[in-house]
Amino acid sequence: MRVCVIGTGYVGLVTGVCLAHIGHDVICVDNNEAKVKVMQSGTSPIYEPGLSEIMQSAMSKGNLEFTTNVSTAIANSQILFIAVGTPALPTGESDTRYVEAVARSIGFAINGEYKVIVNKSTVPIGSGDWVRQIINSEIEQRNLDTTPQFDVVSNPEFLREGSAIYDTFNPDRIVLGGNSSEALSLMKELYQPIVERAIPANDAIGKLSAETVPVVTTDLNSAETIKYAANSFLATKISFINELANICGRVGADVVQVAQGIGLDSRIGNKFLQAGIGWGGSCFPKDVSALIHTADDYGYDAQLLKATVRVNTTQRLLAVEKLQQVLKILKGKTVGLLGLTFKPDTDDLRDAPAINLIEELNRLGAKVKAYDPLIQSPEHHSILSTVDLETTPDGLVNGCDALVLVTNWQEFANWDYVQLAKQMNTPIMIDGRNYLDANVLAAAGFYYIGIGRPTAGNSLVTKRLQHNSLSIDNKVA
Ligand SMILES: NC(=O)C1=CN([C@@H]2O[C@H](COP(=O)(O)OP(=O)(O)OC[C@H]3O[C@@H](n4cnc5c(N)ncnc54)[C@H](O)[C@@H]3O)[C@@H](O)[C@H]2O)C=CC1
Ligand SMILES: O=C(O)[C@H]1O[C@H](OP(=O)(O)OP(=O)(O)OC[C@H]2O[C@@H](n3ccc(=O)[nH]c3=O)[C@H](O)[C@@H]2O)[C@H](O)[C@@H](O)[C@@H]1O
Repeated sequence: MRVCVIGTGYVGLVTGVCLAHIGHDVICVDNNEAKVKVMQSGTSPIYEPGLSEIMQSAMSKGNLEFTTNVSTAIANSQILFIAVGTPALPTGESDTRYVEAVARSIGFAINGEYKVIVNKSTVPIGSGDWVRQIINSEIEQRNLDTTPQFDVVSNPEFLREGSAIYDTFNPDRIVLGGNSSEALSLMKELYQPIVERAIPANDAIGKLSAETVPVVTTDLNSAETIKYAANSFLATKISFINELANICGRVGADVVQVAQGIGLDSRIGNKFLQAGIGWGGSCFPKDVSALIHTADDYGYDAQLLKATVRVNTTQRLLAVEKLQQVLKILKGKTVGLLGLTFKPDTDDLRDAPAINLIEELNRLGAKVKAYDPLIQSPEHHSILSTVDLETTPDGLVNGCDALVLVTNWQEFANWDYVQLAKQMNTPIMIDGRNYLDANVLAAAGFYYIGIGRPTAGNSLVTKRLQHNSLSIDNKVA
């Protein structure tokens, strides 16, 4: 099938590349010329495991192209994906101006061939009808002899950054919202290789499950709501375990053991129960806020979702509280951050907890150093001009009074903490993701503080901290 994907960010590019891999003829459009040039040269502008390999293989087979020419791409395609960003406005509401611009381009360029317009962007509930109206109003202005025929389908995306290729080929379900049987049946045909697991092998894809992927068909509004509901539920689940971690820290329980104990209940499930210093990224924060805003528009006070956000706002600064418990005054102290991105295996810093943490440490007068495997120059975010970005573990820890593990990058589990402890003023580790082995860290000479876990530290460190008049209250987890 001939497919056009408009917007080549984390979702659009991955969608285009994966649809090309299963044999469709895909043209990806972006209005960022520099980005399109990079993609035309066979390079992915984002870091996503496996993406470059599959992208280059599809390009060499001739069924994946990149362009800035939206009109030609629209005219030549049967299925048009809208995959532009929908960031949050300061009010929390979703900024739909990019979706509107694309809908106008479609109304301007659509021709005689029937087309399916697929909304892949996460959009406020009711946007499917709104997009249809915009396209129709653009078509009307063209005074054509024959009115182009099209239908709008909502096809929300559930991929996670860092495992986007795997998730696209192994979705838990595909959601299709719409009221046109012709459009829905074309969408099912488009996704059939994924649904039936008939995907050409590639090392970057990994092992596929043998089961057929469930396809859920709904009306437009329900599909749009499913997307917000899924992200809000997952964010609430994390806020729940974070709240529990805060209780565990006070009563002397270990949230990791508690999460295991409740996660084995199949009604609860063990995923998204990892306590830490809060959820971030380009989607959970904006999507929970957008759903709260939509509820508000309809006169409903979404109390549970507001609490989910409140718990997260506090949690994102928990590492500062823990640093103050051991170091007291942070002014003049040096804090080293392990990781900056909002999660591992991505270069995405959008709404990353690290940003709030750096802002607060700056406010309190601490010096901040950071090491991230993918963020090694300050152009990624304006806040990084206030941080000493280091490129080696030694460079990071040298002269630090404490470390905070912010992102659970796999390489942090393999660092030589015995050597690193020796280079620090005080070997303190705040493990913001409960990722490291507390006993290994303690044996290496660290005073280890997790989130909602008992602290760990050998007697030598404890003595050294006492010597420096630092608080090492073991009851504070
Ligand atoms: N990032 C993620 O993991 C997920 C994102 N989503 C949703 O998918 C949508 C896209 O998100 P991302 O890919 O993260 O966004 P992004 O910001 O990474 O990419 C958006 C792309 O659209 C391009 N663009 C903007 N206006 C354009 C126009 N008029 N014509 C052509 N290109 C245009 C931009 O240049 C950019 O390359 C959002 O609604 C988001 O909520 C859904 C699931 C996962
Ligand atoms: O709409 C979206 O953009 C996507 O948002 C999330 O995906 P993503 O933001 O890429 O990453 P997640 O793995 O969900 O992690 C989000 C945040 O939650 C945190 N998290 C996650 C899981 C957990 O147990 N604990 C926890 O603190 C992560 O550190 C991260 O900051 C959803 O998982 C995807 O299904 C969805 O498509």
